[in-house]
Amino acid sequence: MEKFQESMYKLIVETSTNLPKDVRRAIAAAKIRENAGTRAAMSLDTITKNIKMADDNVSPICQDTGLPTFKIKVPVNVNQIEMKKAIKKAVAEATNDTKLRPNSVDSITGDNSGDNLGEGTPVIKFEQWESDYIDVRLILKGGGCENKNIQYSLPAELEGLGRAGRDLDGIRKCIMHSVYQAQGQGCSAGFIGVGIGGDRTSGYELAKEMLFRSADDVNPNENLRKLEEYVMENANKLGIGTMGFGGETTLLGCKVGVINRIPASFFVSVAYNCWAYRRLGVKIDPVSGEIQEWLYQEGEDVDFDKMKEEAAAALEEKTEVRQVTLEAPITEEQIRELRVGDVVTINGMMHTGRDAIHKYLTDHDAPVDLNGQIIYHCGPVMAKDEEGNWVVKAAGPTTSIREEPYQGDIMKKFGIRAVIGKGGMGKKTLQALGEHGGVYLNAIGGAAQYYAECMQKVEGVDLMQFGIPEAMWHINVKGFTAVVTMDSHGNSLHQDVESSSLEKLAQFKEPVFK
Ligand SMILES: O=C(O)C[C@H](O)C(=O)O
Ligand code: SF4
Repeated sequence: MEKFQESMYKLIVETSTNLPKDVRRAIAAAKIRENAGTRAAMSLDTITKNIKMADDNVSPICQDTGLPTFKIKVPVNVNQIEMKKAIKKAVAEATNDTKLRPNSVDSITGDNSGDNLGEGTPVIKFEQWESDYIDVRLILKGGGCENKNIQYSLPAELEGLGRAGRDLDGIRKCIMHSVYQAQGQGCSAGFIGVGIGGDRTSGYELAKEMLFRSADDVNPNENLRKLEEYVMENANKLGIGTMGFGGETTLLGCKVGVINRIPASFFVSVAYNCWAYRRLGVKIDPVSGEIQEWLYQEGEDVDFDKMKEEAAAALEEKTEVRQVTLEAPITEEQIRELRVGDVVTINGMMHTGRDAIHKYLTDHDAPVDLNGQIIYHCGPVMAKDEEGNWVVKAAGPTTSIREEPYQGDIMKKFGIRAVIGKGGMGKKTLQALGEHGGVYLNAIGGAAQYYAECMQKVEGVDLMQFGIPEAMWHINVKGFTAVVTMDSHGNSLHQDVESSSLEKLAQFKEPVFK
């Protein structure tokens, strides 16, 4: 097994940087369905560009490389203790090489271990089997989509859908609801794994296990096959679309599994995965530890480059959106001119700030003058070059709603004019945007390479005690593009999509599976 650590390193790098073929095909199909010139089509264009860049740069597709989770099947007599050690070394090495973001944080103190190792991280699960090779699967599922997982206990009352009973039709309602409640916050269009039955733990285990199925397989269980097909057809009628911007494709895959339950419990557990569906697998030789075969390689590959040219031509023909360029410091007048739907290109300075910074800024001064400035909800992957200067390796937006309790007050306190993130914010922030003269810009979630390329220079960093993802990075950008989805006139695209998708969800109230 002397090659096992190296094999695990290769698996981690490949999973983080190269999206599997089945996922690429699902994204390509979504792209064909979207009308050229719409916000959804433009977002998908950025997404496919990003997938290509990650591949070319051998850099993370999304900056959030999740909680690395390994599922391993081993023949008898293979030393699992040694394998665990080798995996941990490979994880630390991949983190050091910026293929993984340092993501393991002490739950109480917030201290980042810096190498992705710590209590409970990475997750490594073994199972013995009778085959003569080792099967290792890895999933890198980020936090934004993980936060959109949901577990139902039947019977339940569901908004829009009414009663969900303890039967196949009740399960159908839960799954439809799970897609609705995710909105764009888990970087839709997403993939869902569903676990029916079990207890609260094994139900979620099964849901996550479903994410290891191939996106285009067919469920051998007839009832579940019908359910999967129903969900795929109808969830896409909810109109949530890419990033929650509205559109034809909301869901890219639905895989359902079932296990027994105990009489009093009836759980339906849903694991939501973003479009950046990073999971791969390898077959390993149990003697040498070498990779014998890569999994998820069946079927046709997608040429996103060719699709890109076609999309660019179509966009030029049809796009009628207003384009505005901004550079900080921004005035209130400039902000008041912006309306939902405008596409903003940013040049100059922006400052990152996410969970720890928002909490900190409520009762501390800012380390730099934020008057007229732009805050970017982002936890980047960073590296130092040979001269010791910081460079941005991956830097897409994080889910903004977590900052809802703080955002409005912080904008007013420091005079911040624009906030960039993804998934939108709530009523409190919308009101503050109106009162203070601020704007919310939605960047394309997961497009970490695309945005990293816009980042020309890291001018400095503050509050490094919060760790790399949570520190405040001061970055000079060029051509950073995002869409106005909440303006200073009380308009919110997120509010609109949420209420229209709730209306659409209600169409699925009547029983389908009897
Ligand atoms: O932590 C991040 O960088 C992003 C996170 O995955 C999110 O979707 O909010
Ligand atoms: S930012 Fe979006 S694409 Fe990246 S891990 Fe989070 S949910 Fe997934």
